[in-house]
Amino acid sequence: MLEDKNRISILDTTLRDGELAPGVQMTLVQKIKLAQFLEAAGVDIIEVGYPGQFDRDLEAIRQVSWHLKQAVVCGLAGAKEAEIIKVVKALEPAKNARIHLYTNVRLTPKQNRAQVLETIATSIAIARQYCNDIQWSAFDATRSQRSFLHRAIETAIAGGATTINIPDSLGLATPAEFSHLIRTITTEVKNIDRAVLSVHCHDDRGMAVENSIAGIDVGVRQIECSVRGLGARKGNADLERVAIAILNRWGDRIAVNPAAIETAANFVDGILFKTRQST
Ligand SMILES: CC(C)C(=O)C(=O)O
Repeated sequence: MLEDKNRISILDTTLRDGELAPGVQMTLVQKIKLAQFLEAAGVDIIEVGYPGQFDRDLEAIRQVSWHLKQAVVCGLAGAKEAEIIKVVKALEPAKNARIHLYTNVRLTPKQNRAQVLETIATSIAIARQYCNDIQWSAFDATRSQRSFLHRAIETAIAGGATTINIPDSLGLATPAEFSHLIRTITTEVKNIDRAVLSVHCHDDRGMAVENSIAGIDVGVRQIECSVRGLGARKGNADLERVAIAILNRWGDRIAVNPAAIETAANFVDGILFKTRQST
């Protein structure tokens, strides 16, 4: 997707991971409006939901897809064919679509490594029949065994994943640990130059923004974040803080406009205020 190898894409997940924050539930109309604000702010990819887990997300992805003109609309699925097909159907009206798949790479001693690699390859092959823009996430990467993580990433890229996302799913890493993890991926995974490297950092220890930015020096070219840092447990990296940090340090390497992000953030503040008043 990226022409310029140095450009940093922003994926906003307020409408997917953000909705996992306690007490956050937007109406369909609010979701469409927020997606339009994010598109106007220059956000590259807008992740809208996980229809395999939440039925209502299918319609949210579909409606947002109808209303966006330029941003890539993204839907999450696990490895099961039924989940992938739900995302495919939801994304039908999208001008630019991405299927986001994930696999847990922190294996238990009983799990068969070859079988997990096979699952990764099969799920990507299914998704590739419908879409060329495939993101694969190595769920719980920071707690995985490194040699297996590297093989899983290599398998995903060989199968056709165009973006590889490395999450700190429980928000446990420090910036030094996280940047070491990313650097090792860039040196150990043979085909890594065929994919865009992305990060998705949770904020359980208050490090999500720092960890995301630390990745850029070692090859990260997509950062996942959310408005006001909304997300599961303590949330994700805050979109506005990430954008400002990148703009201050790397100038024009991102397309987002912080003033326009502020408009989106104020819109979300209004929704949160009303929700908290009524509960
Ligand atoms: C699916 C992935 C990106 C995720 O949400 C996480 O690891 O927290």
